[in-house]
Amino acid sequence: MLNKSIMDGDNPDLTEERMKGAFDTDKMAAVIYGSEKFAIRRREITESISRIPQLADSKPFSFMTREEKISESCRKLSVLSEHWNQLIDTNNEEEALHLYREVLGLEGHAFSLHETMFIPSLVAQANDEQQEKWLGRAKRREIIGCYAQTEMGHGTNLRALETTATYYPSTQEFILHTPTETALKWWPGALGKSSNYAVVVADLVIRDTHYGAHPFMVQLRDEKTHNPLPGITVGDIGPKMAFNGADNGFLGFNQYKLPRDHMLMRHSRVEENGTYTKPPHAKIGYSSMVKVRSRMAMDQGLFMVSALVIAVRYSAVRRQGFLDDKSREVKVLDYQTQQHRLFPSIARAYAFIFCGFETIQLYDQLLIDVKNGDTSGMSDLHALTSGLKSVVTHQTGEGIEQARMACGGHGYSMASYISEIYGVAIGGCTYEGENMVMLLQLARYLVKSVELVKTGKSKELGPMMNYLAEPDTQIDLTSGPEAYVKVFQHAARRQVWKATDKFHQLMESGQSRDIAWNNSAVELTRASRLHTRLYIMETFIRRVSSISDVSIKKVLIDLVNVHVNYEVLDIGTYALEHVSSTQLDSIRSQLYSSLDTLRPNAVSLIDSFQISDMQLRSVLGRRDGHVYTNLFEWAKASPLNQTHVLPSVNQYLKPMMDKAKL
Ligand SMILES: CCCCCCCC/C=C\CCCCCCCCCCCCCC(=O)SCCNC(=O)CCNC(=O)[C@H](O)C(C)(C)COP(=O)(O)OP(=O)(O)OC[C@H]1O[C@@H](n2cnc3c(N)ncnc32)[C@H](O)[C@@H]1OP(=O)(O)O
Ligand SMILES: Cc1cc2nc3c(=O)[nH]c(=O)nc-3n(C[C@H](O)[C@H](O)[C@H](O)COP(=O)(O)OP(=O)(O)OC[C@H]3O[C@@H](n4cnc5c(N)ncnc54)[C@H](O)[C@@H]3O)c2cc1C
Repeated sequence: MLNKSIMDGDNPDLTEERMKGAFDTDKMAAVIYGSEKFAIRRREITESISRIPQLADSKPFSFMTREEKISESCRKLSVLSEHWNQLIDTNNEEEALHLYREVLGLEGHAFSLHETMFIPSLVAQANDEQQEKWLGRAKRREIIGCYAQTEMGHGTNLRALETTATYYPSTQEFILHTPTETALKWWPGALGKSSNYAVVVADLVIRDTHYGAHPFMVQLRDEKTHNPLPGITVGDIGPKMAFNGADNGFLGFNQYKLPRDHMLMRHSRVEENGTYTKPPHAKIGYSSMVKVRSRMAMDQGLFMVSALVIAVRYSAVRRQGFLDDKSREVKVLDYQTQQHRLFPSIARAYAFIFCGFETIQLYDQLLIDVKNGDTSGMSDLHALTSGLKSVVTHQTGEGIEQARMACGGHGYSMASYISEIYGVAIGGCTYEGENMVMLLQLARYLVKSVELVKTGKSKELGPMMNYLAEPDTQIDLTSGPEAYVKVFQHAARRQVWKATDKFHQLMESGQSRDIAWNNSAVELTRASRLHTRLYIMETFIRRVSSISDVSIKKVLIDLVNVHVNYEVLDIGTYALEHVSSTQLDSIRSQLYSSLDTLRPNAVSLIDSFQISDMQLRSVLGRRDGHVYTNLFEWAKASPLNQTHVLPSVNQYLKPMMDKAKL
């Protein structure tokens, strides 16, 4: 069986689609998840979870209040604590993330930041003695931690953080203090009610000198009572657009004393007498953010996939309208507009995940290099992940929203669960650096690269920047996906140079550097987007080229064709400077035929992600495809339907109607 999702009793329309698939979905899962071993482990973990009934949702998330969501996730975490070792290899981050996704879903929980930022901060920023003291406790989950950096008044501009950590050599203590309301930490996930420790980022002050943002390990709550410690004000910031299973919080310090060895001192140090040793790279303290950014292409790719699993399966069972055969309505997946809405996003999701694998590995390598004293790779990875997180989160938001609309009315219902996926995913445009700001970080690197070329130092260009020094050449669009890479290279190069020239000219005209930068900023962000999209396309093609299995490679090449045609058309205004409008018309035709070619494999391509019904939490997207029965059952379970007459009818509507009758 090529598509391993085929089960007796499934909706025949979905079974028909699965029969059409031309490749083995288990083999595709191995490509998606990086190895056959991990793809198998994912399935085993999912299977083992299903054998522990207490790990099942006690009711659909959509019917839970915020308090119920928080309580439900804590209940499951306590069940999980009895089963960690039996379910996963606890040293394997990907296995742990899969387990979290399955059992806890995407709406957040008490450990949301513990695994993703608290532990990584200790790993990257704590010295050996500090790791000895806290890392084991954190890994065993004896303590719960979060990452408290953003303040009410400042998130982006870390140099303006107001929380101070002032060192006093006389007592060998820091005093943490929140001098104003705007200095309150505001937003950190799992801070409000769950965490008893935090890595707090504060402005280090020694003898009136401000050394800027540094990380500190801070105990927030009593380990026995969980009450906030004296000098600490902490709480939940209230409901959000989504992610409401998490207690994003606020935190204030009132002259809170912290022993000297609670500053995380792997890279910078404060001696007993107050002597400060600066880190080997000024931004080394930002590593936890780079770590999360390096994960985001993968995680956002998976968010988009979840929405696409729902929309593609639903489109294969939803019948509406006619094409040739007037005796039976068609599956809406057969409409070209539906394919155009969904298939380019499938391609992007695959591309994002392949990019994510690369950046996760790059971060892991960087961590080793930095530990060995080599910080030379930091700027490259910072630039790459700044651009990537921005493009990927934006396109994921677009893709999920299209998936929702592709489900018509039912997409708008919480039964689809797409609105929650959207709400969580779209947060990525903001967290870990607001997208415009991060595009501008990449732009700094691009401008510097052009300056290297201009001054004859092209040999010093960083990885992936060589194309900036190359001349424009003729593009032969019949030569395959590489020709489309060339179109992107031309467009990105032109835009990067154009934005840089504008910035330089404004400075030459007398504008200060900062003002010239601001007046070039829109052009600079456009340059960053094109550069990043070029990287995504190149990575996608490179990964697909490396595959040896013929049937897998064939369908992925079909997907690459959808991608390259769609992407070039999507940057039409830039591409037109390098290809003619007649060539664009031919790309358009190729896109439509590539959608046709992909059509029979659409369901298998999204089934290959092997996202379980439990993880998907969508009534509309369930594997069995019995959409209408499932939808009706779900609606009947709504709390509103547990009684025929609501109290509000008796209290308000009935008296109102009765009065009107008099
Ligand atoms: C998030 C995904 C987690 C994975 C979850 C997986 C779990 C899956 C399980 C289940 C599914 C559940 C799904 C749940 C998903 C939801 C998870 C939510 C989690 C949310 C976590 C969010 C946490 C946060 O948001 S933490 C706070 C983040 N804050 C920021 O990012 C602030 C942004 N600002 C900055 O980074 C900086 O201020 C700055 C970079 C914008 C500017 O810094 P600066 O002023 O100090 O520097 P300059 O601009 O002057 O630049 C000087 C110079 O330095 C270079 N530079 C800057 N940064 C770096 C760096 N990091 N490395 C190297 N170099 C750097 C810069 O380029 C300049 O260089 P020049 O050469 O040009 O001078
Ligand atoms: C779901 C979620 C979870 C979060 N979790 C955490 C967490 O665990 N820990 C934590 O510490 N923080 C967390 N945050 C906070 C988050 O990191 C910040 O909100 C984020 O970094 C953006 O900063 P800001 O809110 O200050 O935005 P602002 O910087 O105020 O952005 C407002 C606008 O100003 C623009 N802008 C700002 N500066 C510039 C500039 N220099 N150039 C051009 N435009 C600019 C932005 O582009 C944006 O349009 C979380 C946020 C969310 C939404």
